[in-house]
Amino acid sequence: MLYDRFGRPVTNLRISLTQECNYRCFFCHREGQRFLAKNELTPEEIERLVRIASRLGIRKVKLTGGEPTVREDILEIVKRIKPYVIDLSMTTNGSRLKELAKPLAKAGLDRVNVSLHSLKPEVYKRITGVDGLEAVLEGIEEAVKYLSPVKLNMTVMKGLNDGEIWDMVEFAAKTGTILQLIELEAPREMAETAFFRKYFYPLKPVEEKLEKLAVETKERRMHRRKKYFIPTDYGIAEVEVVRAMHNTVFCANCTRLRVTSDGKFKTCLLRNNDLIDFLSAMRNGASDEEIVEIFKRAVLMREPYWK
Ligand SMILES: Nc1nc2c(ncn2[C@@H]2O[C@H](COP(=O)(O)OP(=O)(O)OP(=O)(O)O)[C@@H](O)[C@H]2O)c(=O)[nH]1
Ligand SMILES: C[S@@+](CC[C@H](N)C(=O)[O-])C[C@H]1O[C@@H](n2cnc3c(N)ncnc32)[C@H](O)[C@@H]1O
Ligand code: SF4
Ligand code: SF4
Repeated sequence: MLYDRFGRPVTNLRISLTQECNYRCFFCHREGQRFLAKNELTPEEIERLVRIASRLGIRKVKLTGGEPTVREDILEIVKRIKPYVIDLSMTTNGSRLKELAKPLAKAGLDRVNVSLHSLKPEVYKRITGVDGLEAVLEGIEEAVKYLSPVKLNMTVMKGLNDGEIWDMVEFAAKTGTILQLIELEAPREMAETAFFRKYFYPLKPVEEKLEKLAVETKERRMHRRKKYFIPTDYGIAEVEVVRAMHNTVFCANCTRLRVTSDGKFKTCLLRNNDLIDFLSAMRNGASDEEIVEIFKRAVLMREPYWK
């Protein structure tokens, strides 16, 4: 296993498959990819990367984007990388899950996170730019049949969906899903803007309330995120809180290396100037050993953002 200069093991890869998206969420951080890149990794290149990474102790891969399901070769990608990975998951806006949940599971996807920022059609549309709530709810219903667990990502924003947190907790219990409450995040310089201040909704008070209500609490290795088990009318809801902003504990326990859709390692969501190109080397005939060296260089560049 590889460790960075801060003693953090690198155990998972977060691969952005594309920058394309069929949604227009106004707050989207685009996984830190700042420039539009058309040049996408092919399924063969993704497989090769994951195979090499598995030799270095990577056992978990998260597929993200943009919207990963807009890639027409998404099933092939999943099929190719599953043999090297124990935990293969995807984060999706859910718009294509109704038709894809079963084939994705068959191809080897273990679990899925579905973004669901509101249960109200008009609020959902304001946040995502698309009148798509119904399709996503159908997608979630289908996903729970084939993938486990299904997590719901709710990015909480002041004045938009902050009044729906407890409805969402109940919805998670009712549907047998896990709720992830995500605090809005941005790099330092953006966090000072009027835009960010307008929508930032601190989740600390919510977390304190969850702590009081919980019948059980657990802590994850990654980011030391807390999970709360909350009794509801529909049974116990599992609620995880993702609070990255100014959180030194979160960064000290960051175990993932990112991969951009155009074939670069990215060491941190919020940093810029932290890209290391591996695709050019791959396309110029580099050996596996040479790719391993590039991988190791990227790991050594990793640094906690909040410290
Ligand atoms: N700053 C920061 N935010 C993260 C990181 N990982 C996840 N997040 C935030 O949490 C959101 C949801 O992440 P997901 O794509 O659902 O994946 P995850 O929750 O990290 O992974 P799993 O719980 O293992 O499925 C991301 O879009 C970010 O806003 C991270 O390493 N750093
Ligand atoms: C960038 S999206 C990519 C995957 C997919 N398109 C989706 O929306 O689920 C990954 C996750 O990041 C969340 N997200 C995007 N921008 C964010 C921000 N500024 N702060 C917190 N979470 C954000 C989204 O809500 C989503 O759950
Ligand atoms: S669906 Fe995902 S990638 Fe697309 S705009 Fe929304 S958060 Fe960003
Ligand atoms: S170092 Fe911190 S901000 Fe950067 S990716 Fe890891 S957890 Fe996120």
